Amino acid sequence: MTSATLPPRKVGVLGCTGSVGQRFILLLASHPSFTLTAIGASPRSAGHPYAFKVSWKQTSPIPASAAALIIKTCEPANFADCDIVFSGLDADVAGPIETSFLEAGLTVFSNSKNHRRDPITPLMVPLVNTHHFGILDHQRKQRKGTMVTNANCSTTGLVVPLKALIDKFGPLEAVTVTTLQAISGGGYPGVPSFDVLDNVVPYIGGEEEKIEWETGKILAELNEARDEFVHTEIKVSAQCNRVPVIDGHTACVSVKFAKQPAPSVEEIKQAFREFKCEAQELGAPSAPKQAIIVRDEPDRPQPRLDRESEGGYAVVVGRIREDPVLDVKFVGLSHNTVIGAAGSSILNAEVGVLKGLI
Ligand SMILES: NC(=O)C1=CN([C@@H]2O[C@H](COP(=O)(O)OP(=O)(O)OC[C@H]3O[C@@H](n4cnc5c(N)ncnc54)[C@H](OP(=O)(O)O)[C@@H]3O)[C@@H](O)[C@H]2O)C=CC1
Ligand SMILES: N[C@@H](CC(=O)OP(=O)(O)O)C(=O)O
Repeated sequence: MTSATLPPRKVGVLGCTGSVGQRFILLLASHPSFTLTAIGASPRSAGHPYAFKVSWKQTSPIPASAAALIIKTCEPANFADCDIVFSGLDADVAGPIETSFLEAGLTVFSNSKNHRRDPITPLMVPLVNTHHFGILDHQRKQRKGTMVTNANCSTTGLVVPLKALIDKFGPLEAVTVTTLQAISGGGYPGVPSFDVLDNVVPYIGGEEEKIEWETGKILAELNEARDEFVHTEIKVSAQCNRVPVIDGHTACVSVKFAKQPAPSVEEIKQAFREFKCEAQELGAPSAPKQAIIVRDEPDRPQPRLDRESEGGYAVVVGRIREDPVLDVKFVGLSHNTVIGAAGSSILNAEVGVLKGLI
């Protein structure tokens, strides 16, 4: 699918100095249609040029187009000229700040957990459920502005292969997932080096509950009146670990299909390879050509080798095999700050613009 012509939009980034914010700055610097006009962070950073205040941790340099931008406080008036405001705010402050932007009539695409459970706000993974934009007419009757959230980063890497399986083989009865999550997922400076080097930490606060709950909303149907998400009944059991990897979350997944007999390993590989989503069909510029990449080598995917696949916008799966307890198991790998965070928001926004909604 070739890229569609995406109409230009002015965009802003809240939380521009953070782990997710830095990824927004990088991705937007080379974006064909979105122009970054305003950036915001805490009052500690506001009033200074971006390059002066950010503790830049990306492997490519700070884009020249962002380096001299002056960081603003996160007040709606400072972002009034933005068609889209992307938020990578610390969850401790994101709730009221994002609400104030909504009340000012702005359009917010948020990475934070604060509004994900709001019943009229889409929880959107761009490779999975962009049809949830259908609730925006209803949302806009109740609010001045517009809010779309994206999912927890580990949930994102899980639901893409699950959606491919459900589309092809019907409902899933049970899913178990064990994650190995990169340290950039905890923001900067995140987990102290003394805790994470030479170690695995088997606890990430709130993460397991998020994976177990968010999956049902992302895979929900939008009802006929387009005013309610009917959550998918799916039993998910998650165990989450922090590992000494910089970027890229790994997920070891087992699934049981409702319909028996379960599909074969070869049928599952084919379903992953054939999986297509609306972002691709619309020609969104950031959509990966291949949403799910299947690796046949016995030791892939690996974070260092596979996280940049399709610029970080794809999910890489491997080790697909029968599971003697459930039906089938596999390993998935997704870039937590690209398809798991900033890239997800950008691709959601591209789809919204291409649908004429933003
Ligand atoms: N990292 C990841 O992989 C993922 C993160 N998320 C979510 O995205 C959000 C950002 O995460 P991450 O980038 O990791 O976090 P960081 O801690 O790295 O960055 C937080 C950002 O919030 C800003 N901030 C803090 N306090 C205030 C304030 N009082 N007013 C305005 N801005 C403030 C910081 O600015 P300053 O530098 O000035 O303090 C910084 O820009 C979080 O809600 C997180 O849960 C979601 C999916 C994946
Ligand atoms: N908790 C995730 C990142 C994150 O911030 O998730 P959420 O947006 O769901 O709070 C991680 O540590 O890797």
